[in-house]
Amino acid sequence: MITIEGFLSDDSCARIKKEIAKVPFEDGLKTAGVRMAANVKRNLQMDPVKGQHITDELKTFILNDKRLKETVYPKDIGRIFINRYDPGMEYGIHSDAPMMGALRTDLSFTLFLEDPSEYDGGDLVMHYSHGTVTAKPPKGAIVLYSTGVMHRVEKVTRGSRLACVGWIQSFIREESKREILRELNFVKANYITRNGHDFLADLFLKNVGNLERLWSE
Ligand SMILES: O=C(O)CCC(=O)C(=O)O
Ligand SMILES: [Fe+2]
Repeated sequence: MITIEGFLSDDSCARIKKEIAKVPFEDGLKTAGVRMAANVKRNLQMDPVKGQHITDELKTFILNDKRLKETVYPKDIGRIFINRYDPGMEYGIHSDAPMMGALRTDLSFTLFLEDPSEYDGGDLVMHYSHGTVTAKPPKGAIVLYSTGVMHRVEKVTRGSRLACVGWIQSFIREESKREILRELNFVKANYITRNGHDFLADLFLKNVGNLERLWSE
């Protein structure tokens, strides 16, 4: 799981929430498909047609963000929704669809739009083979995880949990390769901050670039 706090600024969150407030919500079951999710999905989703300008703006922002480019290499977004859990709503354990239209889903994300002090429950819980990992970050944070991982959203007991969720096809299909590139990019950025863009930095860049060429699809 990757968390990027401050992915959206407080001002952007506030502006987007104002826009969302003008759009009606409908039963989330409408998009649950044929998987297990249909039995366990109890939430609301923004009307995708009336709110398309909002999800289009978020999609463009997410696909062009430099921090995401160097961590998960997004190629395209298969689907993007705004969802809301009011008291009593939850999303039981499930896995997400592997394909959305012509796109493969490599990563799922939740972009949290509500501050955790405004609601109780609503934790996003990922069930890895080594145990569970829970996320309830500040508003503006984005949490990304491999789409193959089983996950759930705990029942909200106070307030409303508002978020943008979506699915990314990455240029790099495998998480093990994305992790290598992510950490090499981290080392590169720190090296250049300390030493400037010298010959070693450029040799490093060349090799990261060659790995990207070998692995991207
Ligand atoms: O609301 C969330 O954070 C996750 C929603 C989810 O798992 C889904 O829509 O498939
Ligand atoms: Fe899901």
